[in-house]
Amino acid sequence: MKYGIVLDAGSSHTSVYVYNWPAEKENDTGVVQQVEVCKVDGPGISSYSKDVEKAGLSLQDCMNTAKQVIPKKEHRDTPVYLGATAGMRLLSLDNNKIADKVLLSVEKSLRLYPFDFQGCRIITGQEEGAYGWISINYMLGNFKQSSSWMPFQQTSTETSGALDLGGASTQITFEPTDSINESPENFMLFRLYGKTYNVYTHSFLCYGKDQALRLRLANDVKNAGSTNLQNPCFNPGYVKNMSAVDLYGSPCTAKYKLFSSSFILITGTGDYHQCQQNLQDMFNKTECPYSRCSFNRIFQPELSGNFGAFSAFYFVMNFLNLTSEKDLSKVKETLKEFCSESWQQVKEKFPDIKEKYLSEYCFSGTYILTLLEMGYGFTSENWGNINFLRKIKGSDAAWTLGYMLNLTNMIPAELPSSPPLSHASYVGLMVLFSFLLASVVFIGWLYFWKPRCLQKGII
Ligand SMILES: Nc1ncnc2c1ncn2[C@@H]1O[C@H](COP(=O)(O)OP(=O)(O)O)[C@@H](O)[C@H]1O
Repeated sequence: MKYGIVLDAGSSHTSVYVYNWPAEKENDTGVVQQVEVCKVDGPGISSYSKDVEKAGLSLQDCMNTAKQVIPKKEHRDTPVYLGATAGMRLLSLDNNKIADKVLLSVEKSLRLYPFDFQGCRIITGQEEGAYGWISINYMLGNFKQSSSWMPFQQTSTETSGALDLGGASTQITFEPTDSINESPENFMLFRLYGKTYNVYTHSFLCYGKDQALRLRLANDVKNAGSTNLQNPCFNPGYVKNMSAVDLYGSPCTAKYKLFSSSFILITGTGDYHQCQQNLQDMFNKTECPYSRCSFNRIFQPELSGNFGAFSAFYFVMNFLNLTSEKDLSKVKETLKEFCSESWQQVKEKFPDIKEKYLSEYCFSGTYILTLLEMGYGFTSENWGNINFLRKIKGSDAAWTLGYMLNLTNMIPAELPSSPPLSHASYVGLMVLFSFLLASVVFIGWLYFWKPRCLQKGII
């Protein structure tokens, strides 16, 4: 077995994934399995901007878990990759030098382990989308194709689109049916297992669910001209004091800072319809420099095929018991009901769920619906094409697997030139032909040689 480690340094926390695969089948599709995922206790590495050394130290426990999971003799040959996503993208926009220091501290810590350290970097939103798409299609077995030497079985499976919702950004990636390519920066060309894929992808920075909430609240404060907000996206009776540092301390919201007040008081009113109306403002549909757009002047081809929706799309829809609901109007009804429940009731019903998550499910659910419907253009007709999923065949749906497959060159561009027959069939056919040849020789001998002998005997 071979092993690989990928650290997903997200905006809210870091996850350490350990994968393994049989060495002799490295280039086959679907052979890589996730054997472990460890969530680092504490916030994402971007939160350590004031105490950079701690960013590296925070990974210790999960890296020790990886050390235990991977057999000692494999440690030296196990590559370790760290990819940081939107939390670090935002930090580097804010202060590039500090972002570099955080990455350096993480690198220093990772080099202390007996693995083959391969680098820490901030991946682009486009890469995050594309690797998520590769991951889920690899796990679903959609890259499997019949070999080119069998001309009658050239069936290629359709791929599934990928929808990823993190804390700071969100990605949409799919293979469009039409070939309109008005915005080359939104397309990536892949040649995988002998087939070319032209994939559309876009990452919306600040539209992950945590930054989207801040963006909305910062706008609300600006529009209301007050730091005392009545908010329909929180359950009635919910009251929260949010620090201005928390609200405006990101490049997504910094420009909205108007007041010197150090706190914003939020009081929930729990009204799904008002919440959705309020959130719709975040998706500018009025201007589009292309023939089609999703929102905020971003090109998007017509949606096509099925989509796997993971990360926070799954966490939130799973909490609301909506992962298998294919009827969009029922999804809305459930959300309406949940949002109107009093905060006291919600807390009593779900005493074991983190208060931060619980208090935000009304907002997050409504945001997800608005993003998918208003933003990307899903309707009641194709809502059923979205599959909210956490894992596929035992591995978490995340960009990490695709990242590792790419960096280890484990997805060949061309189909491996496999012999037309398996070894067993080849041996079988050789035996059969040898037997036939021997039979022909024997019959020939009987026919031509033996009768002449017999004739001689008669004379
Ligand atoms: N059980 C959960 N319920 C609701 N939200 C969650 C849950 N687990 C994680 N989240 C949130 O979902 C978002 C995406 O999580 P993740 O993919 O781990 O994020 P990131 O990569 O942005 O750190 C984050 O905002 C995180 O706080």
